[in-house]
Amino acid sequence: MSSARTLIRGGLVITAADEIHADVLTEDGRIAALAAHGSAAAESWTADRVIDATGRYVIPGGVDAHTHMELPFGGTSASDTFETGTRAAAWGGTTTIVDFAVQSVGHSLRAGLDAWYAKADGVCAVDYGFHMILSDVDERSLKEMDRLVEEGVTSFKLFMAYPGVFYSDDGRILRAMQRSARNGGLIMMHAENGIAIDVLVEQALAEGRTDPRYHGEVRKVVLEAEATHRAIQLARVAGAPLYVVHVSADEAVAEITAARDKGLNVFGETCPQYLFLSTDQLAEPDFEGAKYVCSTPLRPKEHQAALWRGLRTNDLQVVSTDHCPFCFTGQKELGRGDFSKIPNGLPGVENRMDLLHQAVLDGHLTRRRWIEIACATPARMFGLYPRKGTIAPGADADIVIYDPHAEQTLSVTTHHMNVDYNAYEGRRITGQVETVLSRGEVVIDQRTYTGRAGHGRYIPRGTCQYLV
Ligand SMILES: NC(=O)NCCC(=O)O
Ligand SMILES: [Zn+2]
Ligand SMILES: [Zn+2]
Repeated sequence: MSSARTLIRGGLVITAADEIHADVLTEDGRIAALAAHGSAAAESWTADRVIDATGRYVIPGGVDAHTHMELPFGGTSASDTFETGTRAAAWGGTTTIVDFAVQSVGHSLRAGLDAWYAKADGVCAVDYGFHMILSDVDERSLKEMDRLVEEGVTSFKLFMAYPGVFYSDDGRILRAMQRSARNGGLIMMHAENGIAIDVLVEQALAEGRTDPRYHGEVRKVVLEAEATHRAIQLARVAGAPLYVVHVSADEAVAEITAARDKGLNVFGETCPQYLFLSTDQLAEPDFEGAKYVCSTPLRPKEHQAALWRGLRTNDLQVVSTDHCPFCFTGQKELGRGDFSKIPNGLPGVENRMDLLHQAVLDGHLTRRRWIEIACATPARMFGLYPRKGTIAPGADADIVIYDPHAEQTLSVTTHHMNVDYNAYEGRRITGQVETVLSRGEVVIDQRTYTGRAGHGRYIPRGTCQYLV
């Protein structure tokens, strides 16, 4: 059980707003107080447990607003369960995930959501919430959206890609946006022109272009940018806010920037894979490129500058992982000889906080911006703030003691995700999660897992707190 009172002493507390040399007192799962090192208040505190954070950062637990534990996709399922995936999240300093429940075509939102509640119930290591994937927008599901918002499932993902699976046409998208404009829900958009992409897939395969790298070639930048533009215009017509997921291309960032310059409530998320990986990986020989098949796809390296710039200028607000792992053996291999059968998705829930810390050292981000895009803004965007995403009195005691000087090498041999490769294999990172508290309970103790399946609680969410 958690110590009723824990004192974290001597660290540098970093939030999106501040960097302060302060001790942090937690009590019964919440943050009770902060006070300057050596101050009379801090010296007066007694605690059941004292953690020495001297020379360490004390940061809010990460909020990963885009994961797919156990997602059924392409005839198989993402290899991390809620149990293994949330444990890996804890190892990587993420203490809240927002995963995607899926509506199956012909079925209700209720049935999909209940199935996802059941998968996660009693097995998660850290806290979790749900978005809802809308695969079948009709009168019934539109009405159900209202009830879900009241219930704490306040965001809905729609797909302009994957015809025949998750795809919604423009009419359905507009209806869902109109509904969300009324009920306070936030539409999350997978913006790629899936109808055009399917034509290019068919042509590529007919011409014998079957290797993983063609996955990237057919999913063209212009088809991401066009869909992003179209989604923004539909959201304008509906008067609804829009959150574009997994933005990968410079031209898509430009569309979001133009919309924001008009003062629209349009937001963008990118993911570590687009910031750190590129078509170089997708082109790896001997089918190794399959490890890097995801949608939107990895882009040529030149796109990364626009993504980093977007994160700095707040044209992109969030970095989530889109964690959707498939093992190379037996899963990615389903697409040997036909790239369109490679299950889409990359692992990353464990690596996000570290990769972004490396980005701080590499000069892409400030420390506070690191915490903003990985903790505070995702919490605000998805109605979890200030309970999650910050270190302040009253917030959940989700706290990471981060050693900014530790050296590590990302690898499948040391990671905790249930997948047989690491997308960042061999990458050297300075900085490492040392200790993690989830609602006051130490779940990683100086790099030993001390958490348990079932500690993580379902968190009903409020509506978006990021609107202008
Ligand atoms: N991104 C991806 O390749 N797989 C997960 C499903 C999605 O987010 O579109
Ligand atoms: Zn998507
Ligand atoms: Zn996704």
